[in-house]
Amino acid sequence: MTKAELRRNYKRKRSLLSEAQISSFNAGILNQLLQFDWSGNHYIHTFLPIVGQNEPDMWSFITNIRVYYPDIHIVISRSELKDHAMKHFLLADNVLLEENVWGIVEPVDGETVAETLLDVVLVPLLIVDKAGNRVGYGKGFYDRFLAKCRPDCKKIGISLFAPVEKIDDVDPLDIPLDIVVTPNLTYIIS
Ligand SMILES: Nc1nc2c(c(=O)[nH]1)N(C=O)[C@@H](CNc1ccc(C(=O)N[C@@H](CCC(=O)O)C(=O)O)cc1)CN2
Ligand SMILES: Nc1ncnc2c1ncn2[C@@H]1O[C@H](COP(=O)(O)OP(=O)(O)OP(=O)(O)O)[C@@H](O)[C@H]1O
Repeated sequence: MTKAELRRNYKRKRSLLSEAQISSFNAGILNQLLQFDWSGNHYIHTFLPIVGQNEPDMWSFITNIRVYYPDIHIVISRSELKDHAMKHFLLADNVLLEENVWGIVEPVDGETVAETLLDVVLVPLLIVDKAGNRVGYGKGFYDRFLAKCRPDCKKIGISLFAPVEKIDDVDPLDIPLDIVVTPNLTYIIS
């Protein structure tokens, strides 16, 4: 299937989930993420969820990392609407957060972090295929962002749904994920 078809289908699937399904998917994803040994990582980037779009809630993961790996820096972003770029900030205790036009909670300001410092990026998506190619909202924010990360930075997609067989129209600019975490299974792509 094409990205456009998958985007339409999976937006719909996601919008039809019940509160109970969303809670259970979130618990499954957290459980999968807590199986990883995160020690040795210094900077982990995460997205903050668009709750209205039923995106996976990363807050409990953030809380767990803060408790069990207090030396790891959590990094979050602001999105630039004009050029579809992202700017990254430390999620410090004193950082001011505000909701943007898409309902994404973003840092207002703070200590910036270069993409090359990131050891892990947790990537939001609508659906992914078995080769780790992703479909997002179609604006290319994450493709631009991941292109600036180090080649050894682990790109971990967080998906509510199991990967589809194949996305037919993968773009040369698309950056494949290394790992995909779903509520029941973790897929190691490379
Ligand atoms: N949590 C989260 N943060 C993220 C992303 C994401 O997918 N999830 N992005 C990933 O790239 C970037 C933001 N990308 C976005 C691109 C478009 C829309 C958007 O057009 N929203 C419309 C309607 C959505 C729809 O088409 O149904 C809106 O809210 O009006 C939202 C986010 C960066 N940060
Ligand atoms: N590194 C890049 N530099 C400039 N443009 C890019 C880059 N990567 C992707 N794009 C452009 O961004 C657009 C959207 O790409 P795509 O359909 O893959 O988005 P997506 O991955 O679904 O969305 P998102 O990353 O926002 O979640 C495409 O037109 C693509 O050419």
